[in-house]
Amino acid sequence: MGLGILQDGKWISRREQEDSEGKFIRPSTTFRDWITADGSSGFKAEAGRYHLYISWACPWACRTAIMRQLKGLQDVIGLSVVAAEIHQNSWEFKDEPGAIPDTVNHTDYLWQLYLKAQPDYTGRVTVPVLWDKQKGTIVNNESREIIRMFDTQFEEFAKQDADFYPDDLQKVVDETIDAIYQPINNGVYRAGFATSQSAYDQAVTELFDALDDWEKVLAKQRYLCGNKVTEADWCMFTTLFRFDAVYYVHFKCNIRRIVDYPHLWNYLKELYQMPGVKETCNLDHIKRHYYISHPNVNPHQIVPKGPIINFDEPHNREQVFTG
Ligand SMILES: N[C@@H](CCC(=O)N[C@@H](CS)C(=O)NCC(=O)O)C(=O)O
Repeated sequence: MGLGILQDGKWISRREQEDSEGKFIRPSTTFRDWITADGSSGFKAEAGRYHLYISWACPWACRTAIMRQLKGLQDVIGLSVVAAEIHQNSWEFKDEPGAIPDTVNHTDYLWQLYLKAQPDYTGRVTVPVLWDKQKGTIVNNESREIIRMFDTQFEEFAKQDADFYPDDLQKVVDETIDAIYQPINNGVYRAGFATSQSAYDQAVTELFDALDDWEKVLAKQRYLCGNKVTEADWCMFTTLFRFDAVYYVHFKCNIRRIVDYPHLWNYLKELYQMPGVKETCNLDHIKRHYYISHPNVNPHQIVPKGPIINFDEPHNREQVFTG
């Protein structure tokens, strides 16, 4: 298993991640500070102060990369991208297409960055990581909170005038992000990392019940929360984008593909085709990461050739939902 953990500041290259019933457990993240526009939190939104570490493979990290693009924050928040594959040292900085080295802390492995922030750190070493160059520490490593900060606290610097947390929808955006997390975003992992039939059955049933429900919603409205694209759509997008290429096969989420759902598929293409989004969609990193990095799921680490999916195929969401 390529997934390790830091224990009292020491890297251990293997860890258990399921409970006694074979259910996958995702522990909560530990660095939870907030950047604010006025600096009242101790972390002021400033140009050039923060650096984002991501993986193109990771659906959580890609949410933050998408928000950085959509808000036009590329010149304000720097970016490093780990290599696609996880081996003994987990996330690694390496010279390969799509990767960007750690130009700020010059580390080779992401766990070294966690130790710079906290030398006795115990816990998982995950992407995304938002780093503060001024204080030399991790501000936050929870994707949902990082996208909220990019969306709402960097107005002074954002080159794009877009708001994905509009005043009139804030409650429903938060509820929707909550609603899709366990059955869908984490649901694919609960299915794929289950080590008992019953844990898998439960996860996959909840996943497809939820997808079926959202298919019905998207038949009636353009986006998850109504007629505006919100943070909730970007939280959904990164899971849907990986679904047919990875989760359907590797994680055995194979009741239906996304392309079999007329509305979810049409919706997925619309989001993918929005300016700036496809720059964050790297199927080579995604496929190599999943199929190679979980040898307990795919022991021979063979990466499938397909499927062939044309995310650029026209959608017609604007004709279905006029006004
Ligand atoms: N709650 C976190 C989850 C992040 C997460 O689990 N990232 C995965 C990649 S998809 C990771 O880095 N895993 C490495 C590990 O678990 O050791 C978030 O949404 O930011």
